[in-house]
Amino acid sequence: MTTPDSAQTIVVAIDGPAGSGKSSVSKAVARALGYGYLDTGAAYRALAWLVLEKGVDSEDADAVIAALDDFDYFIATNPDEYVVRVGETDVTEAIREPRVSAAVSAIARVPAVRSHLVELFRSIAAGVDAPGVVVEGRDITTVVAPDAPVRILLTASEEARMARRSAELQDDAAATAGAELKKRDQADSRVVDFLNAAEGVTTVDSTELNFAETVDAVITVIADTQSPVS
Ligand SMILES: Nc1ncnc2c1ncn2[C@@H]1O[C@H](COP(=O)(O)OP(=O)(O)O)[C@@H](O)[C@H]1O
Ligand SMILES: Nc1ccn([C@@H]2O[C@H](COP(=O)(O)OP(=O)(O)O)[C@@H](O)[C@H]2O)c(=O)n1
Repeated sequence: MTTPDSAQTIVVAIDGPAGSGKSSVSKAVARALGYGYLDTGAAYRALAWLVLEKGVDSEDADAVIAALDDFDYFIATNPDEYVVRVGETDVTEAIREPRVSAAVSAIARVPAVRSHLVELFRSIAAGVDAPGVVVEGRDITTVVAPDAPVRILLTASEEARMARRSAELQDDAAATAGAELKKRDQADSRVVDFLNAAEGVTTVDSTELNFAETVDAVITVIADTQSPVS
């Protein structure tokens, strides 16, 4: 068995609002470079799923913190094998349900939840056995991996983000998804700033780029960091 060598694993930190392309672009970048991929939003979603399963009120911070004791979380970091489990239950599909999306921001604003998950993300990323790992979310460039050699804010206009998300769905669901996305971004941005690039963070605005161009733009930022123009 190969021993993971975290000291040599390059962390690529990517933040951005919902629908900016974080998951799909990060996954494609990881695939192209042979890196691992860590979707941090999935953990917030999985905890929200567990809270709903337990019938706990997601607005009750103490009860949410108590649910952390039973939060046995697993996520695959291979970009070709995306799977999320809580205990023995495969929740890969369930965590995308609208009821989970509607509950997740309340969970994500509890400081004890955030500190618990930040530690979990650091330990998962450190265990990745690949030359690099792309970690995406809302506070990766600022809190989870502020010292990462590559830090990117992936943005797109609200119009473009809503159009992309809507394109994944049917008529009625598309309209609801747009409204849900806007509401969730508003709630989330009160907790962490993922709309403005922190110092040293490179912005990639994909509003005018297609998917392949966005992937290339991110790979270029990574390549420039590894061999900076002198
Ligand atoms: N530059 C782009 N141009 C067009 N569609 C894109 C682009 N980037 C991402 N997408 C699509 O937009 C949708 C939302 O992307 P996703 O990766 O789920 O965003 P996020 O993880 O930031 O919420 C997906 O269907 C994805 O394929
Ligand atoms: N690093 C992160 C990642 C996600 N989150 C929370 O988790 C939720 C789901 O994240 P996600 O990345 O799956 O959301 P999408 O942008 O893919 O819709 C967000 O709405 C935030 O409330 C967070 O607070 N910090």
